[in-house]
Amino acid sequence: MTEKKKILVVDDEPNLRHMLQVLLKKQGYQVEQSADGADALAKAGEGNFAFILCDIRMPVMDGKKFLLACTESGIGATIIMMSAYGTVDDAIECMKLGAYDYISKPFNSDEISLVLKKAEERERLKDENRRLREAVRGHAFPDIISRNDRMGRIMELVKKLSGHKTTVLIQGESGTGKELVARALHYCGVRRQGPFVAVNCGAIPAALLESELFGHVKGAFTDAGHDKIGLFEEAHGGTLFLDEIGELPLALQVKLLRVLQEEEIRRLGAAAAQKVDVRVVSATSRDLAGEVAAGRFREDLYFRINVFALSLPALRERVEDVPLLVDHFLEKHGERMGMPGVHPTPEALQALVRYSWPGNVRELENCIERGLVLCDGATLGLASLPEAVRACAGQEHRGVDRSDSLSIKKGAEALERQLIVRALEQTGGNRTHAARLLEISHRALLYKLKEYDLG
Ligand SMILES: Nc1ncnc2c1ncn2[C@@H]1O[C@H](COP(=O)(O)OP(=O)(O)OP(=O)(O)O)[C@@H](O)[C@H]1O
Repeated sequence: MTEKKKILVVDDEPNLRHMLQVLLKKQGYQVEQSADGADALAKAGEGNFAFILCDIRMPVMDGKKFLLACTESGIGATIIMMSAYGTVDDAIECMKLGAYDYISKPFNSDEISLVLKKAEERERLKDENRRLREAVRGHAFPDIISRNDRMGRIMELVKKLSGHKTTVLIQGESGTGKELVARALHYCGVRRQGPFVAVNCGAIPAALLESELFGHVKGAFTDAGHDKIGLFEEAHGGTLFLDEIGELPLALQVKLLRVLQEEEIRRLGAAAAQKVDVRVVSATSRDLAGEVAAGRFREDLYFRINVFALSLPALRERVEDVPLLVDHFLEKHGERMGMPGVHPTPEALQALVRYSWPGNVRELENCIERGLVLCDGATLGLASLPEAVRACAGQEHRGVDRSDSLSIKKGAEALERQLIVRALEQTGGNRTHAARLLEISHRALLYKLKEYDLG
């Protein structure tokens, strides 16, 4: 049996509430009532309603304020306004603010059924759309491109974890998308209205890190000319992302552990501690368990931040993602650079897939961005890729030293091709300058670019 859809009826007239309750129950809905916006907001926050029917003029909190509060608190119900004589303009304004529709009082039962049927149909289409998008992407996060199974399982976990305050440790090589996953945890969860504050523990000198994290009061040390709020306080109500947590000096590890256990911080030099409500997500590209074994990372802190561990695979372990990411970055940067619709040539794509990407997705993104600058505006060819990537193209494109053939002609061609590619790379794709470096005419270079399929 399918679960009954829930409707919240918000109106200050008891008779109307009663009438709607009877009517909607008959139509198969589960109905709850509120007499004003403030009570309705509390119910809506907990109740998971599919629809809310809301009067515009009410005491305590009127319909418009209720609507705005719902949007701010991320309440996902479809809201339909009920307007009495003289409030149609307000109803239209409510629709601009996000209400789905409005119905004028007095209404009969057919009118209310029709509005709800339309709203149900829209919900169904929205759901279907979302499911289709998720099916294409493999998961529910729009910015994270992957069809890899392991990444899919990680994103499932992210979805579950986003609703809790559990500390999460994200592990993975540099550039695998750790910060992106941390943001997904924040923006898909209950804390999304709060701040997401990121700090790279390895990028801030150890001496400054403590006051960065916890803040200080005026006079706490020589340069402390005024009070300073720390990142923990800044992240209050939201998420603090501690990137490269393995770089945290041992003395600060003790302090961080205390903050996590007691959920309160004390600014440097302050007498009293204060409560903070922060979800901590950490990331590391180091083997933290190894760091613990080596005595460089505290075991108790390791267990505290590692309640849930997500381990992101390197890009070379999910090569099926490379073509997707190439398209994604071509579109993303192509649009920004006014070069839409650029596609990789088959040889370029082959090289991109074969390359081992030690810098992972970040290196791939940089490579595509740079390739767009160098390419001809229509296709992204091998010539626009860095030498290390090009070296992964098919055998015929490799240099003389790697060829099995003893043909001088073939060897000379391969060498010539390599020199042209290098010259273009050095000159940022400027053909006139490249021809000068190669000591050939501009025309000869154009001819050779065509011959070697480098255009
Ligand atoms: N699956 C993905 N889909 C789309 N973009 C991605 C993906 N993974 C990473 N990126 C992009 O790659 C870049 C690097 O990602 P991110 O900064 O999250 O990596 P990181 O693991 O935190 O790196 P570091 O350890 O160096 O801080 C970012 O621009 C990010 O948007």
